[in-house]
Amino acid sequence: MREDYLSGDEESLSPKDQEFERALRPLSFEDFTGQAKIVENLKVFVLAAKKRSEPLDHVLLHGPPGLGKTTLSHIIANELQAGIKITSGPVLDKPSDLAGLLTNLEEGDVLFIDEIHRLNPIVEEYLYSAMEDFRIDIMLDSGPNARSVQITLSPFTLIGATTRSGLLTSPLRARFGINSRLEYYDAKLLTDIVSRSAGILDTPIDEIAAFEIARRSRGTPRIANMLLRRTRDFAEVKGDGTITLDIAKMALDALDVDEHGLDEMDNRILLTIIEKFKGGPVGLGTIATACGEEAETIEEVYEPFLIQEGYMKRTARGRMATELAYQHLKIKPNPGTGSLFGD
Ligand SMILES: Nc1ncnc2c1ncn2[C@@H]1O[C@H](COP(=O)(O)OP(=O)(O)OP(=O)(O)O)[C@@H](O)[C@H]1O
Ligand SMILES: [Mg+2]
Repeated sequence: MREDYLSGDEESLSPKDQEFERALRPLSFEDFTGQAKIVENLKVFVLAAKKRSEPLDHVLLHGPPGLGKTTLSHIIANELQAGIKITSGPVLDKPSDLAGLLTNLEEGDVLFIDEIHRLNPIVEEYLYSAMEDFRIDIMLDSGPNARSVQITLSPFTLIGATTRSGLLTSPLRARFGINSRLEYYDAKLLTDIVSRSAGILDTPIDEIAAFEIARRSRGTPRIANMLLRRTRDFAEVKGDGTITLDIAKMALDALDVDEHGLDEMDNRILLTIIEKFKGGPVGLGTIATACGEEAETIEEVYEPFLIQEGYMKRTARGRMATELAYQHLKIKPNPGTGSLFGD
């Protein structure tokens, strides 16, 4: 069975998981672990904006799911002592939806648009003048009576979040003064996050167990927190409530998270490329069909981590499994396959 939370996008979380996420969400820069460079810069920009009593420049946050884009957006609003209105690309269906939100913003407020790559192009057009000049032109009536009225908006900060910055149009991208790419977290940072979360949950955990969960969390705080929660269940049922290394290992194995932190779908993707397509190169769509997963999800969730960890690479002709993938799956490369690992 595939554990959905491992694919880790927010929409696929159950209400209970969402509640849990909110409880563990850091509320200030101080509590936010990692992404040091981004945080340092944001602190400066926030402080400067406050000093000048100006709204913060528009911020674009991008990177794979679960790395802290929504969290950081809330922190920025908190640190600005500003209000925040939250929406998402697919929800803003018509220009009037956007106009309604924009005209309700107070000076200095943050408008957070999640999944900003999924904005309707017509709505996006309206956003341009709102971002640039804090005004929008709205068409009233249609046909011969059509006329446009200009509405002046309170200066605000737009924070856009996306897992797919490549899909953003260049005019939109150009309107963000601050553009930050969140990176996967290393095991040390994730250990701190797991320990902090365990503290909030009042669950005793051995340092070495926190590290074990951390290093098997695909570099992702959301996954680390979810694995912690499941591990806590094992500690309560199979142990005395303390998460020890043995308990952590037992839980992670039961959840099909392997020694290197790859989950079942990660392994299925690699195995498919190797067994069905001789190690590649093979197109994304073909891999997706063979694995029974959406191409978009593979590209957005699985592939970035597999590439970063060196299990897979992208070439002009498609995806290829690397030597590391063969080692990992304990499969011997077949010498008959010409361009193996070569480029
Ligand atoms: N740097 C961090 N320190 C501590 N906890 C973090 C950090 N980043 C993320 N988290 C935790 O991980 C969870 C997921 O983070 P968040 O919702 O901000 O991710 P996201 O990038 O917005 O994901 P998505 O792309 O799916 O919307 C949050 O509950 C938060 O508690
Ligand atoms: Mg989010």
